[in-house]
Amino acid sequence: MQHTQRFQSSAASAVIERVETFLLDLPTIRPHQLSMATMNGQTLMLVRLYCSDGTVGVGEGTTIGGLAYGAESPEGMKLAIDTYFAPLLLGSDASQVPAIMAKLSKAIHDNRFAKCAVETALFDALGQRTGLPVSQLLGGRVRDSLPVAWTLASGDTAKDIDEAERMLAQRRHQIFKLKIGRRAVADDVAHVAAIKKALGERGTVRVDVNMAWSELDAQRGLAGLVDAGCELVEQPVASAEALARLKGRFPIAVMADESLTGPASAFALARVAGADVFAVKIEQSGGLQAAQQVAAIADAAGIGLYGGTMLEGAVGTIASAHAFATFRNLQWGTELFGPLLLTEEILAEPLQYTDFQLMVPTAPGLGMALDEDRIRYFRRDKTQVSVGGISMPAPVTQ
Ligand SMILES: O=C(O)C[C@H]1C=CC(=O)O1
Ligand SMILES: [Mn+2]
Repeated sequence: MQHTQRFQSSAASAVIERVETFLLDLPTIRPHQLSMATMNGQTLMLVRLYCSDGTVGVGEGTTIGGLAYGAESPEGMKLAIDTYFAPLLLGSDASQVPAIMAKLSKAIHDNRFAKCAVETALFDALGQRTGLPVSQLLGGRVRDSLPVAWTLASGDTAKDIDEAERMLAQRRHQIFKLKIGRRAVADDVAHVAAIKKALGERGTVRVDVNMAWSELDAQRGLAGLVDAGCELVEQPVASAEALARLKGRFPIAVMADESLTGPASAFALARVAGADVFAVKIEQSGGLQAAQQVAAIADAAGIGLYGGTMLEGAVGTIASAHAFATFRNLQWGTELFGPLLLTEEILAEPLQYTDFQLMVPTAPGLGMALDEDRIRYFRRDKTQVSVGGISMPAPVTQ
């Protein structure tokens, strides 16, 4: 009892003293082709909250292709946090995460990705303060590891098949999500059919069209995808109404991604039975608790769940893993492979991907430590030196 009282008073006494944001630019292992952008690198916006009890929480905001995917860019998130979030955060009781999030929601419209980054940092610090992993702070985990799909998006069928074979051989992934929507529908369907034929029963195949099809394209495409052996199609069309009309017309699961922008959109989709599956993303949802609310709506409506990614780096991926570990249902697994798409490790200890699963960390907070030398090296605002007239990052000092 005494212990509990001590813990409560120390948990209540931390205030946020400093807010730090910075950008990290990291290369990808190969070009990643989506219908709306080709990524050759990824930019992570990291936020650190320094609290008066010595805890430092870290959170991440990331998107895909600058402003190609949504209204928030990493640069914009940094600006929003530095200019508008920081004055609201400084001096706040760092342990009152829902109260801080309510304050931010009242003062700041939308900016869901930036809010997610800040909420992640708050939970990370609270976890360190209390000795609990973020999944426990979110109510408790129901699983310790998560199945992880891999996205095949090299733009070339033969390369994609080789890549899938390597993933199967390494026992890293056996669920494959193919990015389509750039080419003619018939060519995309042929691409999917060739990959599924090569993999047979060893791997499942799903596709993500990223809204690129018209409703008519989608009717033709879904019929072809069924014949190709594809089990799920993610956001084939932009509009939620068209998505709802497609659902149930073909024996293939229809998953909502871009149509989901938090609990209200989840409720609207659920009301019209607009999807078979929800791809829940912590950033799209507006945070970890908002993602849990989206999952609760899906459960109540009998809609399946999938743990999505904005191709976050390690921090956002672990935050997502903690949230998804608390979902009662996760019928379609996750795609938390973001850090594996990057050439560079930014953690002191890499994440553990074993036997087609990502292990959810058990240490306090997010349960990971950044490699500070590597963070310094990849910061966009790092000191540049001129070597032989060429500007390059200053060498890392030990
Ligand atoms: O789902 C998306 O639209 C974005 C993302 C997820 C995996 C991937 O390769 O891209
Ligand atoms: Mn998607």
